[in-house]
Amino acid sequence: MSRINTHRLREMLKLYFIMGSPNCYKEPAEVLKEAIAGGITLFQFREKGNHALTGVEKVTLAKELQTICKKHDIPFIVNDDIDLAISLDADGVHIGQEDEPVAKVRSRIGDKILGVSVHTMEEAMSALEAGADYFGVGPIFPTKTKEDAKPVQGVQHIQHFREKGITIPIVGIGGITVENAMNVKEAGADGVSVITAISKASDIIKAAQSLRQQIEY
Ligand SMILES: Cc1ncc(COP(=O)(O)OP(=O)(O)O)c(N)n1
Ligand SMILES: Cc1ncsc1CCOP(=O)(O)O
Ligand SMILES: [Mg+2]
Repeated sequence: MSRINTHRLREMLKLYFIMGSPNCYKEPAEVLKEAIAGGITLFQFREKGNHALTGVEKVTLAKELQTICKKHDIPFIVNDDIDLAISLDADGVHIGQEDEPVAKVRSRIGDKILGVSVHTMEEAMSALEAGADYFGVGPIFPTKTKEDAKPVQGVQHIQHFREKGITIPIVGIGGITVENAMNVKEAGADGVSVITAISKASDIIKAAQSLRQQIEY
């Protein structure tokens, strides 16, 4: 096995749906199935926040969602929990600056996809050197989903990374909706990652379809 092909990864990152049970008004499995029907290209299991599941319940939900992803050929990424990702043989993991060090995670997961949240050029350069495959940059817009989110960065932040010569795949995250997704792409992102805009939409299929359209054009 070798590290993922960058072109393929850019395609996967176009519409990156992130979700866990605290983000859903109905069964997470149903939310994921509808999001897939609407055209998401990648999924991250992020079981975090109020009333998040732990222990066996968390693992059971992860397995259920991974099975759905496999059936529809959607790569399955695990947020933060490297042990879970390894035990489920997930397609990859996403970590931030407060999680395990990037180089350590790279050595633990081998060639699986490794996403890292970065906020500064310094973090970006060090994550690149330690083996990141893509960057999550945000929050681009105000968000209520992550209580400990860093200050809003705006699309200029993505532009800044590109101007400084960062060519690694990038997704924007935080407060992204169908109305502003195009601005994120125009700033130089390969795709958008969203939680609420899909998980809490009254019509999940339509919400994913509309976001996908914004990214494709
Ligand atoms: C695609 C993507 N980008 C950024 C994040 C945020 O990661 P992190 O900073 O570690 O915060 P938590 O999600 O762990 O609360 C992400 N999860 N995905
Ligand atoms: C996990 C995360 N990291 C930065 S902002 C954010 C939350 C994104 O959620 P939403 O799409 O609902 O704003
Ligand atoms: Mg994290």
